Amino acid sequence: MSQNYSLLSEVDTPVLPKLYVTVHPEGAAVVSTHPSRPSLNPHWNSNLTFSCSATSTITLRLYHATRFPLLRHDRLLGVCITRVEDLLNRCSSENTIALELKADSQVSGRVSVLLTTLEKAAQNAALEMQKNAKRLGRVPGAIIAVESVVGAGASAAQMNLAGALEQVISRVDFIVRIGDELSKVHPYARTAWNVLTSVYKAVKQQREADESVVELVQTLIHVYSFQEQAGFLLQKIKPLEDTLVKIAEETVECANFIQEYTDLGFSERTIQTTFLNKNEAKIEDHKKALSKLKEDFDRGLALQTTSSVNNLEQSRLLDTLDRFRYDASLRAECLDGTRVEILRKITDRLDSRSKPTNILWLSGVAGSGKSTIATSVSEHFRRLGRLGAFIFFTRNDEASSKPRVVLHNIVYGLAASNPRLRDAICTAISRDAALVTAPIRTQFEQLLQKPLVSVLPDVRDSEPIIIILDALDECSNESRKELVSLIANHFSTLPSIFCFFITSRPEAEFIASFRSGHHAEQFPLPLPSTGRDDDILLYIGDCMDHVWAKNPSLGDTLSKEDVIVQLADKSGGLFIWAATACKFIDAYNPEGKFKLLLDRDFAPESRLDGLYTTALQNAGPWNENDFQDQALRVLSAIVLGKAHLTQEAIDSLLGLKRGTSSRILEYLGCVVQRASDQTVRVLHASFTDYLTDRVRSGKFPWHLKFNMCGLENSHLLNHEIPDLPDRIERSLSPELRYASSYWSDHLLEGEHDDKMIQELGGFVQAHLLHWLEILSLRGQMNLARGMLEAAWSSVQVCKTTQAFF
Ligand SMILES: Nc1ncnc2c1ncn2[C@@H]1O[C@H](COP(=O)(O)OP(=O)(O)OP(=O)(O)O)[C@@H](O)[C@H]1O
Repeated sequence: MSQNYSLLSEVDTPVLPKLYVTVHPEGAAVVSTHPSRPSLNPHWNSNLTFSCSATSTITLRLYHATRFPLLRHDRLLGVCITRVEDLLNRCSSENTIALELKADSQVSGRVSVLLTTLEKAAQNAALEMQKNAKRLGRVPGAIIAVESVVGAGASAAQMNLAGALEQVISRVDFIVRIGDELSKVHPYARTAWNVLTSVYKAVKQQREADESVVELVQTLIHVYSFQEQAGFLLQKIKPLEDTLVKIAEETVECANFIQEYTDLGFSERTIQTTFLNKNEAKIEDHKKALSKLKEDFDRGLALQTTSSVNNLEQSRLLDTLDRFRYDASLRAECLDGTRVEILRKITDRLDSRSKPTNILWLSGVAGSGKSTIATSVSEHFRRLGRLGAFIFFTRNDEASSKPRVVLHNIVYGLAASNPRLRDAICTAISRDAALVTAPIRTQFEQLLQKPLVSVLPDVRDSEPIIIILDALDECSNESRKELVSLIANHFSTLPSIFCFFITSRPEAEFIASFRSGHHAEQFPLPLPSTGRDDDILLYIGDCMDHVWAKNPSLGDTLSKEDVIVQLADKSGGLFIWAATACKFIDAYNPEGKFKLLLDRDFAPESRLDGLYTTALQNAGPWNENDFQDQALRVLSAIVLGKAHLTQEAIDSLLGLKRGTSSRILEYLGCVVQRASDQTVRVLHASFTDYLTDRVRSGKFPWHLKFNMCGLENSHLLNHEIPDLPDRIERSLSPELRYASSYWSDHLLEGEHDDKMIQELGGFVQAHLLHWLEILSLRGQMNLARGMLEAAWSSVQVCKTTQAFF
């Protein structure tokens, strides 16, 4: 065979090609040679047999077998189409003829073939072979020898069987090689490979074979043809592993059968007519089973393609929702053994089909443990696969409580929880892409209410799906009214299978909106009025076990049990007190800390204030000006910040030396924590209340006035502004981004004096345009007007205003 090298140059690797030829007679299955050894002039010695009429066309294709079947398909190098009768006429003698293969109308190579009728081929074979050919009665039959060098005395069927076995072995071998990925299939594939290989060896020793067995092996090749299919990817067949297991099992059956069959020997078989008939029937059964499995596999592949296209489209539609990432990774669940009764009551109630309303409202005072309960409830339903959404608000995180964001998070969570809901919600968005920005009422109706009602017939008998909104009292003032109205007036109208669990402090606004028994069923979380709280005892006990394990010498002077009981009594059932106290003790000199806590005689109502006061008093050297100044500024940035900042950002924002806030925070660990994204947050919202309330902390140095003065931020915009917005976004430090978005909030909340006005004047004169440019590049120009108006209103009160504006 000759071959133009230009074609080979299209193959990536500069190695000799592994070539094979497929022969496709019109109306019959494709047969093919095995891939050659790498060569430009290969000899296949393949006899390929097929049945077709003399007037049929016959197509030969030359391929290069790729070395990377997972990545690309075998390369077609040339095609030749002719007619069977023409070919038979040209091959009148025993000599091969050369057929031209073409690619893009150019001759790309030649392949030498010899086409004979089966009978004619058989005349040249042994007598038994002729008998066999007649017995099989494949009329009209043809045999094509592709550059064949028929072994002396070997039958065409035998040669075909060996070639076909070789092909099927290489395909099964492929499955064996990717065994890790198809672990369920692997053992069967390996067994099939072993048996087929031993059959192959046996067949090579023999001189004869039956055509029916050749056909069976060719059916196997066809079944494994998914390896050649366009775009064959492991990910695609992985989900069809169960069907593949069945295919591999059937392959093992076939391999065993072929082994038994060949073991008996051709002559033996031909004299046992009953054996032959029985086995012809068996072969037919195997072929049928294989074809059915192939159909199942192809159907699965097609379905999978359709569903992944749908999934992609649905993901795209759901991505248009404006979601907030509520990160629950730092949230604690109830300690095992605590809150058992209330958790049971809440989950039973949420599960109940006969509730007066679909909203359950857990209310309790600050720090009583509501959020921890909400987290446990959410994880309970998550484990059951029935959590629709878990949303929790954090003070100062305005983005998390926008009604649209809350609604979109619920819609998204519900879509993820149930495929029918997903379909219904995606259909709604696909019908009207602008729905996601429509007025909130319309969004509620079209994105939530309608889809939920539409799936009701399908989910009516299912268990309720739970949506949790925790710490409603912490949602921002701007959003609160609209959000509460959305919940009370609209969420309560949704089908009762969609249940809402809401927690908040018992503020008047919520009491008015969620009138018990009407819009929401109230679940109060009372503090124990008398006696010890078992849950708190358990909790403190657990913490003290830890403290004692770290400080074994504590046992010399203190009784752990006494400490636990005394701390539990002091907590008054308030979990946040217990949690903060335990953190306070679990540090340097736990014994001293414990005594400090007990020595103070706090009035019950100021228990938490007393705790925070004691904790801070002992946290660091407040009498040292440096410490006081820096600690106050760091606390301000954490407590009053409109977004969570890292220690590095706090240092830069406050103009502190790098590492200062990290050092200060070492002292404040009992009230401040670091999140996984390295931002710093207060341990509990009640600490913010305490620090900023003049009555509660006003007489102490750590009282925070809403003022971030002291920021050296009037000259923060000191680097060149690059031309591309995304480059700028990358080059803007977090503190500069923070300052440009929130400076007016702090101005509004702060106390105004002439110094501050002077600073502001300097900023306006030197950097107003820079600031506007940052807003514009970050797509926040809509903030500019409001921020300037806020600045104007806050400076009007000062006498120096005129000088600057
Ligand atoms: N059952 C519990 N097991 C372990 N720790 C708990 C438990 N309940 C509460 N805590 C601890 O007490 C602290 C305060 O609890 P939580 O934040 O749940 O109170 P809250 O009622 O939600 O407060 P707020 O009303 O201020 O939001 C939590 O940080 C947690 O560490």
